[in-house]
Amino acid sequence: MWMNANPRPDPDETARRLGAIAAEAGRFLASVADRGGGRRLKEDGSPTTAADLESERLILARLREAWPAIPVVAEESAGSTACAELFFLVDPLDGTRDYLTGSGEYSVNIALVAGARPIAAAIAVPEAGRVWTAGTAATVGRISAEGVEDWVPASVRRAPEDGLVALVSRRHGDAATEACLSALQVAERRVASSAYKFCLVASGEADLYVRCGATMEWDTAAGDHIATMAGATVTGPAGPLTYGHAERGYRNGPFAVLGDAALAPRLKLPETCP
Ligand SMILES: Nc1ncnc2c1ncn2[C@@H]1O[C@H](COP(=O)(O)O)[C@@H](OP(=O)(O)O)[C@H]1O
Ligand SMILES: [Mg+2]
Repeated sequence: MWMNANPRPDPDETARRLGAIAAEAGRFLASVADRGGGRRLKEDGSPTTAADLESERLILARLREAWPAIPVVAEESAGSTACAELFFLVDPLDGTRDYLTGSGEYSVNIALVAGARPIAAAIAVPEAGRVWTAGTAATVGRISAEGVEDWVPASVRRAPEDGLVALVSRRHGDAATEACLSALQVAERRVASSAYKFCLVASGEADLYVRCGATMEWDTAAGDHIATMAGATVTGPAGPLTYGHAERGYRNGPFAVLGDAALAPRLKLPETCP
C-alpha cells in the first residue's frame, strides 16, 4: 500500500522549478575546486565524494522548501526514505567518475514519480551548459549565472538513412548490450556518461541508447521522462520502466531509449541484467 496521498503537482510548473534546482546544483558542482575531496568507494564499487553529498543536501533543501510533504529518494541517502505513491527520485551527481576525471559528462537528475511513472523531470549537464526538463513536453535551456535561459523544445529525430548513432557508456559495457546493438545495425557509436545519453537522444543528437548493465532508478527516471516526452520509446523487456521498487533496492533491469519507434521491432532486450 502507498504511504501518502498528496495531490499531484502540475507537471509543467514542477518541471520548470526542477530545472532551476538542477541548474543550481549543477553550478555548484562545476564550481568545486577539490573534486576528489571526501572520495570513497560505495558497495557497488563506484566512487562518491563530498561534492555528491553537498549537491544532494542542496537539492533536498530546495525540494523540501517547495514541496514539504513529498518524500525524496536520493542516491546518497536512499535507505532512509520510504517510497510513496508520489515521490522524488534524485541523483545529485550522476557520473561521479567523469566528474573526477574531467570528461564533463556528469549530470544532476531529478524526477517526480506518481504511481510508479515519472510525470516531471529535469537533468542539468553543467559543463555542456544545458538543462533539459519535461512536464507534458520536453524542453532544453541554457544555464546562465541567473538561472536557465533560451528554452527551446527538445525533440527526437527520425532514424537517418545513412546509419544509426548509438550512445554507449564510457565505462560500463557488456556482451548483452553489444548483442542488441548488432541487431539494430548501428553505424556509429559515441561514448558518453551519465543521463546525458537520454538527453542527446531527446534532442535528436543521437538515435539510441541501450543499457543491459546495472543502473539505479535515480540514473534513469528523469531521462526516461524527458526522452519519452521528446518522442522517444523508452522500454524495458516487458514495456515501460516503473519506479519505486524499494524491494529490489531501486535497481533497474535492461532498457533501451529509441529515438525512432520504427526501431522497436529490431530490439531484443534480455529479461535481466547480467
Ligand atoms: N554495478 C552497478 N550497480 C548499480 N549501478 C551501477 C553499477 N555500475 C554503474 N552503475 C550506475 O551507472 C552510473 C554511471 O553510468 P554511466 O556509465 O552511463 O556513466 C552510476 O552513476 P553514479 O555515478 O551516479 O553512481 C551508477 O549509478
Ligand atoms: Mg550519483
